[in-house]
Amino acid sequence: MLPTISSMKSLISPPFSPISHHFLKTKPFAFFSLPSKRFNLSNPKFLHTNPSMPSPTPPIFSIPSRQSHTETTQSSSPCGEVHVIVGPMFAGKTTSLLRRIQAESNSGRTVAVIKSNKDTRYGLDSIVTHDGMKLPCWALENLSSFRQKIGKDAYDQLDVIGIDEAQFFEDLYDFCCEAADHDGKTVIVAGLDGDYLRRSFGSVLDIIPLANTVMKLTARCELCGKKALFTLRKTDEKQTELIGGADVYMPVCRQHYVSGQVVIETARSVLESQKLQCGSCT
Ligand SMILES: Nc1ncnc2c1ncn2[C@@H]1O[C@H](COP(=O)(O)OP(=O)(O)O)[C@@H](O)[C@H]1O
Ligand SMILES: Cc1cn([C@H]2C[C@H](O)[C@@H](COP(=O)(O)O)O2)c(=O)[nH]c1=O
Ligand SMILES: [Zn+2]
Repeated sequence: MLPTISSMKSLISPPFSPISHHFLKTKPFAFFSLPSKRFNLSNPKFLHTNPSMPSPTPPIFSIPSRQSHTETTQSSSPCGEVHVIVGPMFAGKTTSLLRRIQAESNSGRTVAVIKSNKDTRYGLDSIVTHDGMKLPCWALENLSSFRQKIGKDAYDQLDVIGIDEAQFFEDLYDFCCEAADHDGKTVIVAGLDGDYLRRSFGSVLDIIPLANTVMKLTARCELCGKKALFTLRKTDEKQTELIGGADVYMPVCRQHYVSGQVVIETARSVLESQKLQCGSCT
């Protein structure tokens, strides 16, 4: 049985906070128009798809509309869409994804959001932006488990699937193909195009050929305030995947990426030579 609207409301906790004006500062290189409706998750119709799962986990929801559910489902085109949002950390990718999902939900489409379970920074039941906006989500190890996790019926009802932290999903390409080409879903993907060394990250760039739209967002360089295209890692760790926020990473412009890398490399070699000297002291 579906929960009542009032019980459904309590499943989304806490509600969306309003869009930060910082988001408005981020500028896409390739602009495409966003729906004009503002965030309003105050009255979502929450479809509780798996009663065995503890609330508030099963986040597939739609705002009530005049259409019946069947009509809503039928209105999705037989061929779906893929939209890709990339950029460095702090560029507003998650904010943009949540905004798109909210707009789709406001227009009566049934939506669900997935993030990688590798990112445990804010718990596993929500997607949270760097300035605190949040939305319930499915935290998964891989995308291929999604259909089975929400159940076939719930999957069939879905119109829109949001994916955050897409760089962590190895099966991103296959999932997007299947969901958009065969299942008629609109898939909105947000992720890092590059890692801290500006190498292609995960499979995010691989899905560009599948995309209807691609939007690269910029942040603000922490050192000079210009457009930040890259993410600088402030620590010594070298593994590609390292979960963290402003404690580990900062957004930088091209000039400060290059000089920042030089500073980090110099500091590293100084420390290493000091370690060696220390070892020879004993
Ligand atoms: N250097 C920074 N450190 C912490 N927060 C930042 C920094 N720069 C921007 N922000 C905040 O992060 C928000 C974007 O967050 P989010 O949408 O989670 O970005 P992304 O998903 O691209 O990492 C901005 O609107 C701003 O409030
Ligand atoms: C650059 C870079 C980032 N990561 C991690 C750090 C964060 O946990 C996520 C990115 O989150 P956001 O929503 O884009 O802010 O990715 C990493 O593992 N390796 C990197 O090189
Ligand atoms: Zn700069």
